[in-house]
Amino acid sequence: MRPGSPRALAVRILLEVERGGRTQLLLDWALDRLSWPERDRAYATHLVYGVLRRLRYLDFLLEPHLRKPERLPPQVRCILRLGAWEWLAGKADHARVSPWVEEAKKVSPRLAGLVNAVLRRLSLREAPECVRLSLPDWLCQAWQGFFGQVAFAEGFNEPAPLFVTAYRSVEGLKPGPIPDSYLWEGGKTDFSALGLQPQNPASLFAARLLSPVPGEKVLDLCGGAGLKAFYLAAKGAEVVSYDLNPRRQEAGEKTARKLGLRVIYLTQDLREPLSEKAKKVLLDAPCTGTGTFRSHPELRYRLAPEDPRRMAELQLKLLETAARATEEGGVLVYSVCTLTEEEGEGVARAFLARHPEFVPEPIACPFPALRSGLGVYVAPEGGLDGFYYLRLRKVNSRS
Ligand SMILES: C[S@@+](CC[C@H](N)C(=O)[O-])C[C@H]1O[C@@H](n2cnc3c(N)ncnc32)[C@H](O)[C@@H]1O
Repeated sequence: MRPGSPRALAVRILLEVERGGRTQLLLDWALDRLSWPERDRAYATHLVYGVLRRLRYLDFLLEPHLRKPERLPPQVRCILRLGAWEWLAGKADHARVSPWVEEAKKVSPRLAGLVNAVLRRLSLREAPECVRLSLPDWLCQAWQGFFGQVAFAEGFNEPAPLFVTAYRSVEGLKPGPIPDSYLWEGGKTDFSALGLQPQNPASLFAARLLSPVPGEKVLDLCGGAGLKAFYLAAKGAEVVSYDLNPRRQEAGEKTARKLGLRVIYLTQDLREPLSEKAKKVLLDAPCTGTGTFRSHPELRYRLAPEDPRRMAELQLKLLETAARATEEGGVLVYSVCTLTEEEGEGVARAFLARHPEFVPEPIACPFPALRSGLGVYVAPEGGLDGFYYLRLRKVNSRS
C-alpha cells in the first residue's frame, strides 16, 4: 500500500531501517515512485533523516516518560521519535502533536492517549556528549581520545547539501569549496545528461591529489562505479579502474558514456597482485564509512568496535597491491571516507614500517582538518564528508 502522507512514509521507512534497510536507498526508492510535490518530499526527508541522525538523543529525551519503551509496538516507538524530533526542531505543539496522535490512532488506537501525553510533556535534559551527538560510546570515546574532541560530529547531524562535480559548464550553479565542485539546489534529475555527477567535494579532492595530466596512465583501485575515475579521465588521464564488484562497474561504464568520458573497467580482487603498473595510483579503499554519517545516518548504530581494526587489515592488503603497482618515482594516494585512527594513521604507520621506499608527501588541504601530519583527516563541516588522505611517493624500489 502506498503511504498517503510524508508522516506515514517516514514511519514506514524508519521501521525498514530498523530491520536493516539503508536510509538513502529506501527513501530515494519510495520518493521516485510517488508523484509528490517538492514540499512533501522535503518534509519526509527532514523527518526520516532528522530522527536517524539524533536517534540516541531522542530516546534519551523520551525515556523519563515511558516505563517500558521496548514493549511498545515498533510503529508507536517510531511515531514518538518523530514527534520528539519535530519538538526538538522547534515545531509548535498545536501543529505537531495532533498529527502524530492521528498516526498513532491508525496503528494502535489504545496508545494514542499515551502518544499525546508524552509528546506534550517533553523537556530538555542534560545529556552526556556522546548521547547528545547520538554516537555509540565506543566510537565517541575513541574520537575524543584521538582528536581531543568530538564536537565536530555535530556536523553529521546537519542537513546534507548536494554537491555535484561539473564536467560541462552549467549556468547558474553556485561554486562549491574547490574547483569543479558546485552546489546543486534543485531536486533530483538526470545529472549525467547535464554533464554533472553528484559527489562530495571531499571525495573529489582525493582524485585531485593525484594531479592528473593529459595522456598519463592512472590506476584507480577500488574504483567502484568510478566517481574519482571520471574526474581523472576528464583531466585527460588514461584511467584503468579496478574493482571487485562488476555491478558497480557496469553502472560506472554507463555513466562514463553519458558524461562522454573514457574509463577502462577491469574486475579483480585487489588482494591479489595486479599485472600492470603506473606512475599514478589511487587506492580509495573500502572502509567503515564513519565520515559519511550525515548521508548514511543508520551506519553509526550498526558498526561494531572491532570493525575499524578488521577493515584496516583489508586496507593494508589492498595497499600492498597498490604499492607494487606504483612505478618508481610515482605517486600513490590512499583515501578512505572514515575518521578512525586504525583506518587512517594506523594503516599509514603499518604500511610505512614495511615500505621504506615510500615517503609521505605534504598535502595542501583546502578543507578544515581535524588532524594532520601523517596524512590529513578532513572535518565533516559545511556539508563535507569526513575523509582521510595520504599521499606517498615511491622513491626507490627494493627489488
Ligand atoms: C569506497 S568504495 C570506492 C568508491 C569509488 N572509488 C568512487 O569514488 O566511486 C570501495 C570499493 O572497494 C571495492 N572493494 C572492496 N573489496 C575489494 C577487493 N578485495 N578488491 C577490489 N575491490 C574491492 C568495493 O566494491 C567498493 O566499490
